[in-house]
Amino acid sequence: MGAKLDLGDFTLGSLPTIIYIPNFFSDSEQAQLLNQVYQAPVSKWKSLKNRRLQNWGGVVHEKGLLPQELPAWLTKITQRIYEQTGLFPAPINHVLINEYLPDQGIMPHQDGPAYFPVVAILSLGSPVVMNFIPHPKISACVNSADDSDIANGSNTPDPFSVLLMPHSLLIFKDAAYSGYLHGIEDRNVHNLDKVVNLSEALKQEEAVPAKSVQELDTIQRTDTRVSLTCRVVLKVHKNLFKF
Ligand SMILES: O=C(O)CCC(=O)C(=O)O
Ligand SMILES: [Fe+2]
Repeated sequence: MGAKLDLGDFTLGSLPTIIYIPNFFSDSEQAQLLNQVYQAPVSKWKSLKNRRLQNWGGVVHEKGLLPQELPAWLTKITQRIYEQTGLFPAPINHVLINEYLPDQGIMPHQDGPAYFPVVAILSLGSPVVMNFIPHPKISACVNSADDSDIANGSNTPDPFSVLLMPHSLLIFKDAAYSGYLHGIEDRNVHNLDKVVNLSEALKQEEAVPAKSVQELDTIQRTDTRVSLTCRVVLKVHKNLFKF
């Protein structure tokens, strides 16, 4: 279980800080995870305008985590991510579960400052495209010594996208974490033109190639997608009253 993966085999595009691992978990593991997700009491779900979510691991505050132990069905998979990637400084202690209907998504955003800057996202159900958009403020910070670079756009990185197939694990960190916003469009058709992992993502798919991979320019979202966003909050508050 703890055999470490060679992550160099799974980096995408020119950014070494984004890693896509197809088939990280099996169909029966997916079924077990979905079973647990939907066994949670209705009160565990928080409904937002564009998705529903479950929060596991405790409450994240700006100053740290008010912890709650993760259930065993989650640590089984988060421990594997921790051991096989070797990218986290401590065992994963926080998991957000997002559920998206085919016309739902998540606005481009940057994850909060309380998290250690490595994110691992497990994808279940319908495939979606995640867009990475260079973060204007961050680019401005990086270039603050010479604003002319921003003005003429010479240093602006390109936006790109990643196709997230069921059973996959996506990891992003460092520049991909702090220099970009990430988001998922709230439309049931997703464009593939900026996708940097198309052949990797579709390699083991029997369902897709009625059209050849090269001809595919969009994917149709027909099903619900569930994702598990796994992270570490390093600052953990042991005692509520000292918070
Ligand atoms: O559902 C996903 O793949 C992304 C979720 C996300 O970005 C977040 O929870 O911060
Ligand atoms: Fe996020």
